[in-house]
Amino acid sequence: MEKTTETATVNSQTGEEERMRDEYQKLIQTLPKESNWDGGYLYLYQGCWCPSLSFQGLISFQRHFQVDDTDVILITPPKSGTTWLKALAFAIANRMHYPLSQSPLLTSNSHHLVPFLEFNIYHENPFPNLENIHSPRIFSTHTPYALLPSSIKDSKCKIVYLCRNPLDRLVSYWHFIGKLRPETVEAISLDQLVDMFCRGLTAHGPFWDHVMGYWKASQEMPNKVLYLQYEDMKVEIVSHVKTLADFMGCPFSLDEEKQGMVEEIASFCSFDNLKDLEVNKTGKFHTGKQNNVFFRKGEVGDWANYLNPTMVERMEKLMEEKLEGSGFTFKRGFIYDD
Ligand SMILES: Nc1ncnc2c1ncn2[C@@H]1O[C@H](COP(=O)(O)OS(=O)(=O)O)[C@@H](OP(=O)(O)O)[C@H]1O
Repeated sequence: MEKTTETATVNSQTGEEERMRDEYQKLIQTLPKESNWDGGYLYLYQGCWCPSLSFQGLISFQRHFQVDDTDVILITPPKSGTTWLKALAFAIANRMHYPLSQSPLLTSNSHHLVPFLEFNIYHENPFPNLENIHSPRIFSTHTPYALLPSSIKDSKCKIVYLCRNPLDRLVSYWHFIGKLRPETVEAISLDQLVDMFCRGLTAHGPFWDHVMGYWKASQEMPNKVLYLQYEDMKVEIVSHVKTLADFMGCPFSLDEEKQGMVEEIASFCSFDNLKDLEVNKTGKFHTGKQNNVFFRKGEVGDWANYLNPTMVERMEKLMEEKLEGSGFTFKRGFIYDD
């Protein structure tokens, strides 16, 4: 690009960025809001409770993201196994470029390698250049189906959705926010968090709209939306790695299967292996967040150690109502599962 053209483009983008920032500020003031655990707010935007941190990024993502038919978008409610799914998808898609012994996952957390569209990419720059990433490009988001840009819904790109039972997810979230809470903000009790959950007040929630939106999409378009559950992956990861690779358009060859590549990727991305990598023990995200906040226990059923029967009953009853007739059920761990 010639220097004058380049300068003109930069100036027009800066002008556009300023105009958009003004627009966000005006828009955000018109939205219903509730206090969030970090001292910020959740804003009710298009039926979704958006954290202040990702609001501007979400709108830029909705407006500007240009999808490719070969893209793979990993979508989760927070604390559902996103870190795991990102590692698996990255290892699967990049196995031709790096053997596992030289995998970038050894030196970078999977959130760094597969960034969030709203929290990272479009938060940092409303006009990111995503053209030079090799195919399949892998992105992630916590955005509910209803809010996805129509370009994603209408394209041939693939969506991999991963959810987790709401009880374990809530306990995981509670520990996570306990570690990240600014000192100036009062800690949220589990009781308060359960109450917020039942009022629909979870980031990118209501939670039931999130899981149901993608559940319906996966029922209507099984070739476009792969719907996974954390608990199933914990029980049997090898077949999930194969399913994921097939779905992403990078199936394992017979030779790779014979060489044990599927098992190797599954075990490389296991909780125990990733958690103990130096980068995940002591490394930090560029925002200063410690990578170790993404690894705690990685178990199914840990909720039973934290939630009392009243909390469980309240959440279960609500979820039953919300999921009724959908054909979808959660797996809650050994205690109540059949
Ligand atoms: N490799 C692997 N295998 C299984 N489980 C894993 C793995 N990596 C992270 N975890 C557990 O996932 C929980 C964190 O969820 P997310 O990665 O979705 O968090 S985030 O939304 O990206 O912040 C959190 O769950 P809890 O241990 O129950 O808190 C992590 O420990």
